Amino acid sequence: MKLKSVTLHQVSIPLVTPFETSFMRETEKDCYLVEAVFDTPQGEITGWGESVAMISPLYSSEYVAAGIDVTRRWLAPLLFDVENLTAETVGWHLRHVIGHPMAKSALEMAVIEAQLKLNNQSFKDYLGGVVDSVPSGVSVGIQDSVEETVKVIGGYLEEGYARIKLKIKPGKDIAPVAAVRKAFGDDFGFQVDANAAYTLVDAAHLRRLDDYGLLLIEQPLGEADIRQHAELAKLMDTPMCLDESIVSAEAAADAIMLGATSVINIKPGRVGGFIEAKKIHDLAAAHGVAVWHGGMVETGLGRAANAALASLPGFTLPGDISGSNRFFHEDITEEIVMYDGKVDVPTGIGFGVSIDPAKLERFRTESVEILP
Ligand SMILES: O=C(O)CCC(=O)N[C@@H](C(=O)O)c1ccccc1
Repeated sequence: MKLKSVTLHQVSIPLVTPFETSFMRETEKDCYLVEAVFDTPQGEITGWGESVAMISPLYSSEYVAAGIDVTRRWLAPLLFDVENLTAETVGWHLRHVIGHPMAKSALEMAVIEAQLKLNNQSFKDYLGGVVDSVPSGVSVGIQDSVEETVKVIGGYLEEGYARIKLKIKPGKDIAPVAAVRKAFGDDFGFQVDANAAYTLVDAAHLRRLDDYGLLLIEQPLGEADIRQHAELAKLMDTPMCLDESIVSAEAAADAIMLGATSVINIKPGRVGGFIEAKKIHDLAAAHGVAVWHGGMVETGLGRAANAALASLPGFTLPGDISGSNRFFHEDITEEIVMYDGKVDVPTGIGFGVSIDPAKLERFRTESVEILP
């Protein structure tokens, strides 16, 4: 395939309720979509991708404006020069640009989808997915009060989500976790995500979470603190899970070998794309390390692609692949529906969902066309 044009569509989609983590409170989903047109033996084919970078560099160093800029000035031009572009070689062609994994992943997604359409294949089949639906977990932001936390989580349990993930930060951790367990008992999957809000100095305080039968504690310490997570893992019964730290298959190998993680949150955008994410899945499986699919408040496009990746056998824990309605009144693709604690793995060609032009128009804030 030969890349002919790339158009980046920046969108801003209102969230149904504010989403607060230890580092940010969002009321809109701001991201950009990649619309890439390719010349192929079967004529022109369009593939779509989605960047998971946030509007501000607070989860990682990436952010929307930087992703648009690096794609326009560096990444797309590199791919325009490739005569026969394939999904499996996008990362290699972009290797000299340092960093920007989310921007690279968004472009790779568009190449993947075009290749899938060329080969009349679903993403699930391309990856080797083995199930038709995946368990659907939900991520719950930091709430204004313990009572509100119990109310919100009660609502999601009512809806039937397979697992609850609660964001925590210093001062909003033990009390809400204890209240949720007191209110709903021990028989549901419950985990916490600190987004790097603590340090090893907080070890004694974090150990108090061991009393609540959590599935895991996600990224309590900083992205660079692989060794420190290994130290903390020795002090806690709750299984350690890394997110921000796992920036590549190599980082995953280091974290596993150092005992810093016994569960890994896989996010294609964080590691440079789905091809690298599958490598991490395979590496973890070889080491007997469980993985689950993280989420970045994706639109239905990213959510559909994530569900396909999560259909691989090593994804043994429910992921953050909730229904579209958890975050959006309206999705820009067909709605991803959570039912009976699961979401279906798309079976259509490509990612199995399509961008609704009218909704793209409604939520679009600007578009940048990039030509060779
Ligand atoms: O369900 C979802 O899509 C969101 C899951 C979630 O909590 N994502 C968090 C995270 O730290 O993993 C996040 C969201 C947005 C941006 C950065 C991180």
